[in-house]
Amino acid sequence: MALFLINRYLGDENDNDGPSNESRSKALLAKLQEKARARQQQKSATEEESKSQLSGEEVIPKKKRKLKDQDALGQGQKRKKKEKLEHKDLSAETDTGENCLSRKKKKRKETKTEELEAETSSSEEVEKSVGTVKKNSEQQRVLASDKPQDLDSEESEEDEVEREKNCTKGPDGFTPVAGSARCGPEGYKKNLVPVVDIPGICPRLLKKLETNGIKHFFPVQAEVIPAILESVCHGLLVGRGGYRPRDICVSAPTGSGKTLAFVIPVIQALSQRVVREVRALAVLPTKELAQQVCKVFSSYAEGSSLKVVMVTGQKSFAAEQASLVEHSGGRNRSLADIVVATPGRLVDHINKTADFSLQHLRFLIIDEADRMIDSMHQSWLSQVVKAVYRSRSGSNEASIFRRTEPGPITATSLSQPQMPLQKLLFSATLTQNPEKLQQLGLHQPRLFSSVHSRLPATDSPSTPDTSQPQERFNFPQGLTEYYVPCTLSKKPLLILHFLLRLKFSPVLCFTNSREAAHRLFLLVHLFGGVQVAEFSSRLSPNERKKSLKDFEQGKIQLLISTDAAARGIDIKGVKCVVNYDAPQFIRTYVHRVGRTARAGKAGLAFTFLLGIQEKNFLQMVRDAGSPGVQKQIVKPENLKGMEGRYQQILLELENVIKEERAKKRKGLLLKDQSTRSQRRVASESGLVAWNRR
Ligand SMILES: Nc1ncnc2c1ncn2[C@@H]1O[C@H](COP(=O)(O)OP(=O)(O)OP(=O)(O)O)[C@@H](O)[C@H]1O
Repeated sequence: MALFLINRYLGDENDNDGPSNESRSKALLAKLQEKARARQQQKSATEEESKSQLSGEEVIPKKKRKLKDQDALGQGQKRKKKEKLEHKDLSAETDTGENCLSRKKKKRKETKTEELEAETSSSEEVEKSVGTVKKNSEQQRVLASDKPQDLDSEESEEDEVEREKNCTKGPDGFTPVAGSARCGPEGYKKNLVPVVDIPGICPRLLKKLETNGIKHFFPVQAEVIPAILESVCHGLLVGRGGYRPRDICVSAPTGSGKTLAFVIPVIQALSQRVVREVRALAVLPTKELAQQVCKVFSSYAEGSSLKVVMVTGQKSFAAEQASLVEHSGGRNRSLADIVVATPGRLVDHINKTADFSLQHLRFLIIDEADRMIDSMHQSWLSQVVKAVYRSRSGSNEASIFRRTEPGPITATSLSQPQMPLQKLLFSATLTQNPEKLQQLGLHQPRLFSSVHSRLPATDSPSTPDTSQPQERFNFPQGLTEYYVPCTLSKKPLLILHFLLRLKFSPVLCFTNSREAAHRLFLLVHLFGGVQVAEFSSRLSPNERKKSLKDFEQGKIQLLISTDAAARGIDIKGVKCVVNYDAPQFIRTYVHRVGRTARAGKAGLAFTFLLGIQEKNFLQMVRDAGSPGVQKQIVKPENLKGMEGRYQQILLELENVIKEERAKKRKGLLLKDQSTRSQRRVASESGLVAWNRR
């Protein structure tokens, strides 16, 4: 209120003996105008002065000049500015969507300014970076020496310079992951960090890593493991300096080793715990992924007292309950230190398993985070957070490590140390959309990323909405992408040609629906000569598990799948991915092709494209930052030899499908009859019971 009492506008005037109101306001206006003029003059004088100081540096754009001026400011002012920035960072947590949007707009403006700056920067610098990129692209050429014609040659160098810039220069708060530009397996090896060079890992874990054949950490692991370990350097109960640790978001390519990047530091941090409580919770979108992560956790927890429990609905609810808590000696005890779960089953346990407690949760790991954000409508996260801050019955509220839901930072909120909850987010296609990220309630998130959003070229005619920044992702370094122009009727012959003639194996093939996957499976099976299996929600979890296992063990040459196997699944030795149906979304493409070229290995990805799909697909992939999808033509004469048998198989296929449908109808009919008769029996027995009464 004091601000409103400043008498500046009234000046010397006195209410009693001054001029009338009208003349006073005129005088006031004149005075203000005079002041404004004076300020303007002063400002232009300062600018002139700084121009003369920076003689010979005329090319420095306005923003840089401003920065230089600021450099000349005193230390005290700088400190004030830093404090302001930190404050801004802290308040980010409570930002509204609107604030996020306005910041987003501001960021876009800044990006534009940066681009302008880059244009005017010295040619020497540009030459240097072109040199580096040339080296990288040469390595890539070695990898794909048998490539057919390169459709993307026009955009190559400039785009690669741009990509390189994106890889090495992250926006504020982003830590670039080294060695992210695609440069083939050789380039990948250069960025490995010896395991022993990362401090804070106990001898047991080091031994385990060695046993598992891991001598070096991948770049993402070398960056993220120390960051997580640093946040627990004062133990699990308080963050560094008593402050809540920053949440961590990691966006790194498929197959770059994100799983170990959280498994190792979490196991290391929890190995110091005394009492067993659930202190780490990993949430994954599917049962298969949860199983995979649980396996890695269990492998590294082996030999310690840590217990890993999986709750995905694979076992009965009662069996899962029994693995989570036990009742002994008049009290309930947690049987798990680390829980790996799918969101639906987790919420069921939060609500229905008495004494399943998340009140000691220290790490919440959200893998495939962008997909998990999309499933946020199930409100699983808010239920987890509620369970974390739920007050314990009979708990001592005065306990020094009490837990209260974090709110705005005030002197009072900082007076008591808080047992922190730290969120760790991982994805190959992590969204940088602030509105989406806001749903996760992140605390001063620290982002580890090799690429970041970039505005699409405004003059690009095929970009429909220029207001939305095009998200760019990093592709595995050993991946070579191709597209194969084809017609609808030739697609099945193409996949057979890949396996029977070109001898590609093992091949993971994606369709856009489970019906398409099943039909193609039947067709290849009837054609013969290829060991084939399918993977989709048509199959039971156990059947799916068997398909994956057989494929991994080399019993299956071709696995035909829906997008159920597109994300996160780590199948060793997949040499080739085929997009039998072109994916509709770029994220789907990134994850599908990411099933090959994992862990620095080389791999091939082919996308079958109908004429009508070509333009949009290539544009979509190029906009997302792919180094280029090359055209691979399969000549019609190469397919001729298989056509006769194929036509015959098509007839057989129709019959098989008809039979399957008839069986299904019969099965449904029988099921329906048995339910009806069960109901009849129930109602009759009810009637008898009623009559007896
Ligand atoms: N340091 C390492 N040295 C050798 N192999 C490793 C290392 N780290 C991870 N791997 C292997 O690399 C493969 C890919 O790892 P992981 O599944 O964690 O990748 P990811 O980044 O999570 O991929 P996606 O985004 O597809 O889920 C796994 O088979 C894993 O065993």
